[in-house]
Amino acid sequence: MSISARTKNVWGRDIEPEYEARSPRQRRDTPGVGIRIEGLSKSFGDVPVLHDLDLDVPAGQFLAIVGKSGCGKSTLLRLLVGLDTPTSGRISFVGADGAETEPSSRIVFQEPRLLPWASIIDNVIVGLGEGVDRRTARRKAEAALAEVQLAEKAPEWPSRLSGGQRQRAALARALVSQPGFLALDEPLGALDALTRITMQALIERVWREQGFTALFVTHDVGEAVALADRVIVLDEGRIALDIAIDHPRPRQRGAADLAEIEGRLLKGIFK
Ligand SMILES: Nc1ncnc2c1ncn2[C@@H]1O[C@H](COP(=O)(O)OP(=O)(O)OP(=O)(O)O)[C@@H](O)[C@H]1O
Repeated sequence: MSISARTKNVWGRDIEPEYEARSPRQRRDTPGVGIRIEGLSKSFGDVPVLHDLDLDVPAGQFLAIVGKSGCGKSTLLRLLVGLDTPTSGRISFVGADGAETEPSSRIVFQEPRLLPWASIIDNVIVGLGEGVDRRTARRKAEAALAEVQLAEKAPEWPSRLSGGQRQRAALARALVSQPGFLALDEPLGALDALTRITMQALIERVWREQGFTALFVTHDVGEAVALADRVIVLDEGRIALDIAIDHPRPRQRGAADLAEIEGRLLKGIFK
């Protein structure tokens, strides 16, 4: 773990340098996109929710966002995936060649939101959007289901799956288009503790294999520390803390040094 002095990144902006130096996923073939947030504000009516946020997320980074209920975590994710528009400020995405790119992003919510009248494989095919022929779509969807260890459930209806299996199907639907950026909005919040641990490992594995940039909102600080390269604490729409976590993976839950980071994050949240 370290919080380093700030230096310039590829965009000439201030960031913590080890993010660029150490990420094994920062290679030219990564689909991950860099995310650059400048002066981002969001108000609902005259109620401000996000205040003049600046944030650089390097391609392939796993960033967790924690903070008290109502601090603006979901609002930030919704702006990043284009489900809502900023009141002011700018969001841009940068490809592996350093040029600005159109984002290819997907979001996974706490509630899987599968179509109840479509089979699991057809639910995954929905994630590909228009213009993919049926055979290719099926092949890609089968691969995405295999990736989340759900291949045998391809012909089933969503109602026949457990909560964890439904969430894996939702993850496959998000991954099938090979997004450059995946937003995860408390995706494990409705799962029991054991399923949650299995899903954490699964998310970590697919992120390492696929190389997308991950933004993960969670209420569970331990989960954030176990999974993320970096954790930010949002406090009333501002970044109150920004901590890099460079411990080797997979991480030992309950390890003393991780517990120390958890303690600092909790202090930052409940100061
Ligand atoms: N569409 C909306 N219209 C009006 N207010 C909204 C809207 N969406 C969010 N808000 C308000 O913005 C604030 C931040 O909401 P947001 O959902 O981003 O918080 P959060 O940190 O994700 O909370 P939680 O952890 O409880 O999910 C809250 O006060 C919420 O009531």
